[in-house]
Amino acid sequence: MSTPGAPTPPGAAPSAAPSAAPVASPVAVPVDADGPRRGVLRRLARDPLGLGAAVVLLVIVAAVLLAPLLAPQSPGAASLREAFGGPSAGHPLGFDSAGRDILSRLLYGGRATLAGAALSLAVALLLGVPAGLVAGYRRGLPDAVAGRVADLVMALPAMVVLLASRAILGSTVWTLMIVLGVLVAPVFFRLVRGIVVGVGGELYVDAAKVSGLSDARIIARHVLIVVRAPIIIQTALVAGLAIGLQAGLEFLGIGSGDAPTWGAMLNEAFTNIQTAPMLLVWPGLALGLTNGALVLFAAALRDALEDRSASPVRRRRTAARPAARTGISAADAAGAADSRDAADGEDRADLLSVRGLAVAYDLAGGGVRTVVHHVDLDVRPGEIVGLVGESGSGKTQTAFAILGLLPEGGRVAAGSVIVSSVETVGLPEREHRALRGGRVAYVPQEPMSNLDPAVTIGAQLTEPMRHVLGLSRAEARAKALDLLRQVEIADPERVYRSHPHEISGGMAQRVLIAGAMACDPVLLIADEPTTALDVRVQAEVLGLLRRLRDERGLGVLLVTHDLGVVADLCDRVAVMRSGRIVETGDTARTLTDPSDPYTRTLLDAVLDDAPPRPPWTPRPTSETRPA
Ligand SMILES: Nc1ncnc2c1ncn2[C@@H]1O[C@H](COP(=O)(O)OP(=O)(O)OP(=O)(O)O)[C@@H](O)[C@H]1O
Repeated sequence: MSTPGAPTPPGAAPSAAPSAAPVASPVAVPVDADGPRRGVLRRLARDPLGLGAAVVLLVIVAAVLLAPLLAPQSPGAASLREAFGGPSAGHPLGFDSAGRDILSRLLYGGRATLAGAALSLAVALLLGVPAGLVAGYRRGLPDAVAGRVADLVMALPAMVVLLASRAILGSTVWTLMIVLGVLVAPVFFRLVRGIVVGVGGELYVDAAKVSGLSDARIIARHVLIVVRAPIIIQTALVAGLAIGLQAGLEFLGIGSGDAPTWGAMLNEAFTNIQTAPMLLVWPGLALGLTNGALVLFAAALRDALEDRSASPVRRRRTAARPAARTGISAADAAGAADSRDAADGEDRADLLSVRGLAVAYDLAGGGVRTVVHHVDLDVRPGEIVGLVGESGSGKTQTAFAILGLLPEGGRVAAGSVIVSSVETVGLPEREHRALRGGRVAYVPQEPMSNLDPAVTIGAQLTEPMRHVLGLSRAEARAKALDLLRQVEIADPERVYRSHPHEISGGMAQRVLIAGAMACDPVLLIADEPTTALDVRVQAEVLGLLRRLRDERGLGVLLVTHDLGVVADLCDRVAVMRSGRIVETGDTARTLTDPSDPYTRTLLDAVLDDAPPRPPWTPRPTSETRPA
């Protein structure tokens, strides 16, 4: 069910997904055992420009770091007798106007120049990146405040600020570099914020939220990985800028003037340009080489990283769909349950009981639009309940309201939703997230969109187990492999090591289901879990859901528009139309003798001569397949 502008529910970790295209062999893409990082390095090494730039940078950095060993003498040692002296064996670059050794000043000057640039970069990164992450991820007030501050800083005339800083804070080069870092920080802020806003709309981020991961974990695992490449590239470019600016300040005499920086050398050379024009060459060459190498290296790095991201990742940004399961400790859920009086004397299921649910949206121009009206729904342990209805009838909104994942602007306007004996309407988000992470799992329609393309299946499966269930790395790995086996993935080890683009859609859906089972939920909400799959795989996934229900006593709310799926799988069915449940009852009775004319219309719309769904048979696994 597609929900235009629907909430992109927070994400859960990958859930186990069914294997795709089962009959056809799954996409068996070999896994790069070296991992992505080595792939980037290998591509970088194959780029002659990038390799050359990296070597030049390494040589420059090594030379300035080893200045005490390489320099013929102290950078400040002056001998007027040697002023403007030419090259000699012991002083290959000659002497400056004060008789100081140029090579020594160049080597020591590089230290101050590069360290100053590094200081600016560090300040800019420390301010810009976290602010961009928080603003882009949280949006709202933090975004508005950080955006205004960034605009303000960018509007400041940098040179005036630097001059004022020098007058107020003193003339050390370090102070000026810190101020420069503050001035450059908005560059990183805007870059990171823009990317994070885009990533925030990805379903795998929603999925991670649904799985109960904290915002900090989601940022660390799913968001940072996307912004790191642009940050690296921007860092290289800004480093060149900072080196140039630092040299420029010294050249203009705004710096401290006491340290032998490349800019100060340029300044000194410029005053003697008539007497010894060669004095300009050495610091100019050092600056040019360093900046040129940085730019070329950044370009090569970008190409190498983009090459990597050009893998056949399928990112479908269709209607937002949550995917996930969430988990939290039973103790937390029980604690939340204690705080609420769930029962009201009525005969309500304690697994999922919805009464009088209304979902409303505040309209931009004022007014309210109610999209779900007075919905009553029950799911009991071991029961599969189908929620059917035409597109736009309110199925997804009902499911999202149960999960506590209504999109921005949406709210539960009335009613009660009891999940696993806990009243969730009005439940604080932290407790709701805990409940989702542990007792309730979610399986989405778009398996690929709900997996982070940059992270291996194994990492996506184990992340919530480690942080929600507190398992060790080894325990989480063992559990993930076991879950992959349970969802009938033939080669769990390979899938565990694979990235999402290396597995088929059906397999991805199995992975999502495995992830959903990770925290041993009691209620599974599946949103059109088979719609994106071919008929054969659909049958397998439905069979898998049935088996999990039988083995685990799961209660399942199955959102679908497919009456065939309902007939195949559901014990009971609720029919929705225009945001209301028009009929609820036993599946066989409802489909053979509907009481509401709308249900009859839906049934009439099913093609009588459609081919029957093929019977489901379990896919052989590594354990069941004959040797
Ligand atoms: N963010 C939103 N703001 C306002 N109205 C919304 C929003 N999301 C959904 N709706 C409205 O809520 C109603 C129910 O949508 P819902 O997505 O629940 O339908 P559905 O039955 O799941 O349909 P489908 O099967 O096509 O996904 C629709 O009229 C839709 O336009």
